[in-house]
Amino acid sequence: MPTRAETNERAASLRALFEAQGAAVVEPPILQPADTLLDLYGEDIRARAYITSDALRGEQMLRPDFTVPVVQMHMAHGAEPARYTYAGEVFRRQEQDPERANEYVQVGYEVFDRTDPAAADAEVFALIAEALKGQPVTPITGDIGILMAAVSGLETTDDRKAALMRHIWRPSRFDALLNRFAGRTPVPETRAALLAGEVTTDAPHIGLRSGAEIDRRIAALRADAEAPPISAEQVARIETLLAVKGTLTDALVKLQTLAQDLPEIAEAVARLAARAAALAARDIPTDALPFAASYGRTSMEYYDGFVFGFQADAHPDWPEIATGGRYDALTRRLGNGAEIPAVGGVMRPGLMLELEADR
Ligand SMILES: N[C@@H](Cc1c[nH]c[nH+]1)C(=O)O
Repeated sequence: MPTRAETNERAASLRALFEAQGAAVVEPPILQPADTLLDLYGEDIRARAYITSDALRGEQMLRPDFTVPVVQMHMAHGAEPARYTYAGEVFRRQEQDPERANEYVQVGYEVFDRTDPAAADAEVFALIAEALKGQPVTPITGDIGILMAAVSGLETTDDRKAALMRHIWRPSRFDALLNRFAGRTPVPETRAALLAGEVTTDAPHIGLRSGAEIDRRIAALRADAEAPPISAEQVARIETLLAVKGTLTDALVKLQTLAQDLPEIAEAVARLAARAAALAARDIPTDALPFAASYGRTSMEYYDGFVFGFQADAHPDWPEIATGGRYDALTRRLGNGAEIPAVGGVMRPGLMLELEADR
């Protein structure tokens, strides 16, 4: 294990690399407001944040990442375009694997630039790939925007689309919902009874939900039961899409073909094509770069476009050495009416040093 000093030293030299690209150094506080910011992260990180409270400031969390505070800071007073870099600890509780660090150093780079999003995606990826050059790691890329476009293009009720959209981040829940909406799995017995009116809700009220909430939920379930199933053809297209995997070059061809039957993904696929060209322009061999349409579904829920990661070849059980992605919608949520396309990524100097010590 590298010492803290060694890790910090590597972090400083990686941050210097990003500074040399014109990024401004930022140092968001370790304590962040939990109540307003925590829901931007998604279920996994929410469950793993260290939360504490303060009589004056209310709920506070130890920062689980830098992206959210950096976006907040940029949207409050950043001039654009802007590039930022940072190095410091993030904190996430580990519930399953005690071997995984609950506190570790990240070095990151974030780009807020509306001129050419594809070029910005490629810039972030290429800089991180360059910083990892020579390390035994393999990249993987994906695109959450294509999935989102496919879901929002489904011919079904808005409630069903919203439910699928929420569960993009929980692949097995997503599959179960899709099967249910397609009428491929039977409605659970208890729900069938509820819908048939066989269960009354005049039992003593002991739960957290109010009576009105329960009634609303039952009405929503009834409306859902009356909606026609999503067609087998549409479900098959989503499944074909999710299974797309291969080199970026090959995956792009498959997705372009699929877009002929699924016009709603055409724009997102065109963005992928532009990104592939921008990556090639930065000397990334796209005919060898892995792409998987389902990659990125278990990471930060603020991603809505390009996603990428680098995995240590000899340690498939380790967390990724570097990860990142595009988060345009997050800037809107924190922007008070403003928004700007944004993308970034982080590296883990501690894991990089461990990898080097391996050899
Ligand atoms: N903040 C993300 C990484 C990232 C930076 N910029 C975009 N994504 C994480 O901690 O996983």
